Amino acid sequence: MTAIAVRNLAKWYSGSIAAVADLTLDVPTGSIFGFLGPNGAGKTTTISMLATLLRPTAGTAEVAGFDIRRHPDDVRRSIGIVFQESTLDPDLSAEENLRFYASLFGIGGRAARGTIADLLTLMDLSDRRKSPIRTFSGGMRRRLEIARALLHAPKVLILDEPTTGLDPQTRILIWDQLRRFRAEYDLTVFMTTHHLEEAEHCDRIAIMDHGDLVTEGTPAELKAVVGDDLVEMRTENDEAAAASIRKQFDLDVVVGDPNLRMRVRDGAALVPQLCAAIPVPVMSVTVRPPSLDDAFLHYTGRTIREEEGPRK
Ligand SMILES: Nc1ncnc2c1ncn2[C@@H]1O[C@H](COP(=O)(O)OP(=O)(O)OP(=O)(O)O)[C@@H](O)[C@H]1O
Repeated sequence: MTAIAVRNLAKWYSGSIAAVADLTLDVPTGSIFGFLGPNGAGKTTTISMLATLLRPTAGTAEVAGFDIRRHPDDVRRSIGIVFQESTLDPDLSAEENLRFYASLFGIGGRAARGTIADLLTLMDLSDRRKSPIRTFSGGMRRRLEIARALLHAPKVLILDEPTTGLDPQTRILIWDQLRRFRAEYDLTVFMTTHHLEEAEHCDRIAIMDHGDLVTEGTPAELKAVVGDDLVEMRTENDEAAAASIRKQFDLDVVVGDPNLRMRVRDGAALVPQLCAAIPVPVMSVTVRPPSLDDAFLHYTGRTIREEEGPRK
């Protein structure tokens, strides 16, 4: 089953810049799907089109089985969305914010009270339900926004950078709850994130750059493309060690600060040979399998934290 099916989706701003060029993508039902890309890649534009807030220039998408062009109202009823900027009313309490939003969806009375109480408990906010939002921390606001997005039992939850600026404890809580919703309600979660360690927890990841999809797969599949382990060494004379490794092992060695670095197929097996072969004492060695950071760099030529470069 496919929760989001994107077909040749494009958005041109001011006639000349393709914020989204020709995007085709399938998001399986019940998955937690990470949508990654450097700044300006086109993620927010894509999300806005999927949420029917922005009209595509070309192509279309189906969300929860509804076409975003032909059935925008059905799409809106099927999705919950949390943007980067908070849209809670700071003067209302947590409960009042949720009640107001529930009324927009026509949920009132006992049903609303029950759902609101359940969501506040799930998001660990019950004891603050009467407090005005302006007294909430960033993490509490985000949790409340997620609770609000789930009020009408959507099939697809769209999150734009849900954990940016949050402490690790809150991030863990949010992730635990997302997994729980996914398991209990078969919810599909489509999220952008700049945290690659977080993207590791996604079932599948798509990386976008310059408006185009550059790759899609499980975290393990994406890392496997990078393939090689990273070996880092410190020796008493890195230049001499590097020269020796290049000569004896025909490896591409970078003499960096503070370490010697090289990519090799099976780092753990090679390290003893390297240590035995080089003519200078070795002070430390680490072997690291490829990370999502490496995969991101491989596909986009940039680290995820770098600012947007000039557009091609
Ligand atoms: N309203 C707009 N008018 C003109 N250009 C826009 C508009 N909104 C976005 N863009 C441009 O479209 C491109 C994609 O922007 P978008 O916000 O979708 O990227 P993003 O991947 O979400 O970036 P970030 O990670 O920084 O949020 C960028 O070059 C951006 O400058």
